[in-house]
Amino acid sequence: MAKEPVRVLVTGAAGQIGYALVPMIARGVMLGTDQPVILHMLDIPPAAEALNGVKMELVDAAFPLLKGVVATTDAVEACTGVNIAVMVGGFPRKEGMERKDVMSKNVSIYKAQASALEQHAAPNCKVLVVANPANTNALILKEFAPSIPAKNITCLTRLDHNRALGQISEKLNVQVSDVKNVIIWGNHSSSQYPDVNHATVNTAAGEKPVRELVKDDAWLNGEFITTVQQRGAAIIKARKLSSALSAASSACDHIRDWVLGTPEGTWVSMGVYSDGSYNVPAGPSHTHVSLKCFLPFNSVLPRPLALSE
Ligand SMILES: NC(=O)C1=CN([C@@H]2O[C@H](COP(=O)(O)OP(=O)(O)OC[C@H]3O[C@@H](n4cnc5c(N)ncnc54)[C@H](O)[C@@H]3O)[C@@H](O)[C@H]2O)C=CC1
Ligand SMILES: O=C([O-])CC(=O)C(=O)O
Repeated sequence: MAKEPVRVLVTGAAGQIGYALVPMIARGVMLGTDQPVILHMLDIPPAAEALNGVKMELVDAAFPLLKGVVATTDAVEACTGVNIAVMVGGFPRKEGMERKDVMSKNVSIYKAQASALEQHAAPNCKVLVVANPANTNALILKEFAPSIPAKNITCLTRLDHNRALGQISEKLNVQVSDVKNVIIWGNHSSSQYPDVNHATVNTAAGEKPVRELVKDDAWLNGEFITTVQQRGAAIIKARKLSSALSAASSACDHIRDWVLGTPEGTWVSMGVYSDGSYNVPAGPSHTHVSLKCFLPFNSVLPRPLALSE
């Protein structure tokens, strides 16, 4: 029997991540190639015409899994009945800025959209915040949508995780699919800590620790870390626009692994509200007033959650 369609919200859908992301969702990259979807796309009135253009292209692409498209500038209509919400809407930073520099513009968006989601999304809606500063926006959304379980509100650190896998694969000249179990600790910001201490590579002689194969602790403790921390800025410098295809792909990875699970023995990174696991203090710290107070909005996901969980 055919599966019931899952409703997936993408906010900021007329933007560059949205343009890369919606076709991936419609092709089954996010939820599987046997899972029909209905796309809900939200943007703001100045982008309404562009949003309608994206809707026209989705129709023109004739995706077999795509069972409907809602394209709207009304947050309530966009949020109604959604099972998955990918929150991309907001403003990207420009060259020379840190991600926290877009905080004043973007945080207010997440306050406003929290209540639309809380009141109109399907029960147990899973939320992924992509817009920067991602950890802070996720925390704001959690605070202003208290009836959504905290474990259902997450933010994207999977792009950093995938960047770390990519750097190791290039350094060792191995397939990226053979590298696993890096961890991203901390904010999705230049203060994050990409951790390879448990990471392994699948070799002809079995699984080997990354540190043993790289044999270059100076690189692993120095250039590797700064490259991952600064990769977003490097992309902005090169493209004059922030990363989009890798962000969209990582957002699909994040939701797919959350809903469908990771392969046995593999874990991935996602920003979650800390419950005290991994020796990270529970909840946001009240002793810091800087961005550090959001540090606990971070962790790794060692187990899948069912869509209904
Ligand atoms: N967490 C991560 O790993 C990454 C996060 N980002 C962040 O994602 C966000 C989006 O990036 P891009 O798509 O490149 O930006 P963009 O500017 O191309 O698109 C953003 C879209 O959001 C829309 N928007 C603005 N306010 C909105 C609101 N209140 N409701 C709904 N839509 C709204 C804009 O009209 C625009 O269409 C940025 O904040 C960027 O910094 C980008 C890359 C990676
Ligand atoms: O760096 C930025 O502003 C966009 C982003 O979050 C990333 O590429 O990781």
